[in-house]
Amino acid sequence: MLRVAVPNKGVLSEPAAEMLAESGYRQRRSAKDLAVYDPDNDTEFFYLRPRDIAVYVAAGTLDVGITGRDMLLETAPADGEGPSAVEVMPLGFGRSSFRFATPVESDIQEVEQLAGKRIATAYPVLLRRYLDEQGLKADVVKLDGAVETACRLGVADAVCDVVETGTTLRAAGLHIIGEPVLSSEAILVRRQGSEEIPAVAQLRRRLRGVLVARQYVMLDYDCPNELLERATAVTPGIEGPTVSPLRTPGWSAVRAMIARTETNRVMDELWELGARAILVTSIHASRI
Ligand SMILES: Nc1ncnc2c1ncn2[C@@H]1O[C@H](COP(=O)(O)OP(=O)(O)OP(=O)(O)O)[C@@H](O)[C@H]1O
Ligand SMILES: O=P(O)(O)OC[C@H]1O[C@H](OP(=O)(O)OP(=O)(O)O)[C@H](O)[C@@H]1O
Ligand SMILES: [Mg+2]
Repeated sequence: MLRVAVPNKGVLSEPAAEMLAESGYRQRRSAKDLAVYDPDNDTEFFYLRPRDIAVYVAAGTLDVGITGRDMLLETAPADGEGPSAVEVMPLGFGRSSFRFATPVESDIQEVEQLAGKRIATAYPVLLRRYLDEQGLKADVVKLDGAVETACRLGVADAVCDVVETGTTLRAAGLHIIGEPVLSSEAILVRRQGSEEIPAVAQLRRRLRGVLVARQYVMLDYDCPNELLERATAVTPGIEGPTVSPLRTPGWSAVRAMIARTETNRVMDELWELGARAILVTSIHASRI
């Protein structure tokens, strides 16, 4: 049986369950359920705090889990101090970055100026590691959440926190300084050194199938044969585009996958070239 950890709360919870459901796995009906068994796939899902997921997976209690990259790195034991979990694949949601911020009126405008200051964070391990790498000595103030308020309340001179849209920072009168400490997103994790069992390989293929279906669309168009070289260079597809003859002499039909974000640029380019009947359709599922 495969045992999978899924975030039970927070921003990663819903998209993680959605991606698993799209991958054909049964998910819990109520947010209060702690676990659910999917008999069709002989898989049990455990709903846990994202901060704890890598710990369970590292211990080998669960085969794989979904958590944030920042959470994995925060909970990873120091070198040689017990088993750890490793990233298997990024899942394309829950993107955020981990950044320094200071009050807009503060004198601290560069990371170097953080030396000797108090920095509040809910990710003390990540922050300490980064400060050490940069050779910066500063006091780390560990908080549980709502870190942005720490400066106003006088317990810190700066914060290091998760930023997505920046709305929370702005609302707290803070602004970003320096480069991102880390770029994070939801990831699949497994125990370091563990051999991949077939059920995990299948889960990975299914998740990748969902990612591809989300990131790509199917493009069809008709093209005069003399333009085929140039048109297929715009739409090279994965292995290569399908080209089939049309009943009208001198024309071919072309079919290729393209990145969803490129859709309109590619359609414009093909139209300019002389392609016609350009159609875009969604991909519902895939194995690539
Ligand atoms: N806008 C966002 N806000 C918070 N976390 C985000 C955001 N976008 C992505 N994440 C990711 O979600 C994970 C944090 O999850 P969550 O906020 O549920 O945990 P927590 O902050 O420890 O718990 P809680 O917020 O319930 O106290 C991290 O991996 C983080 O990078
Ligand atoms: O850049 P934004 O789009 O504003 O998102 C980032 C905010 O969201 C998270 O808070 P969360 O809701 O998880 O609360 P917490 O700080 O208590 O963890 C994070 O800690 C930031 O505060
Ligand atoms: Mg949070």
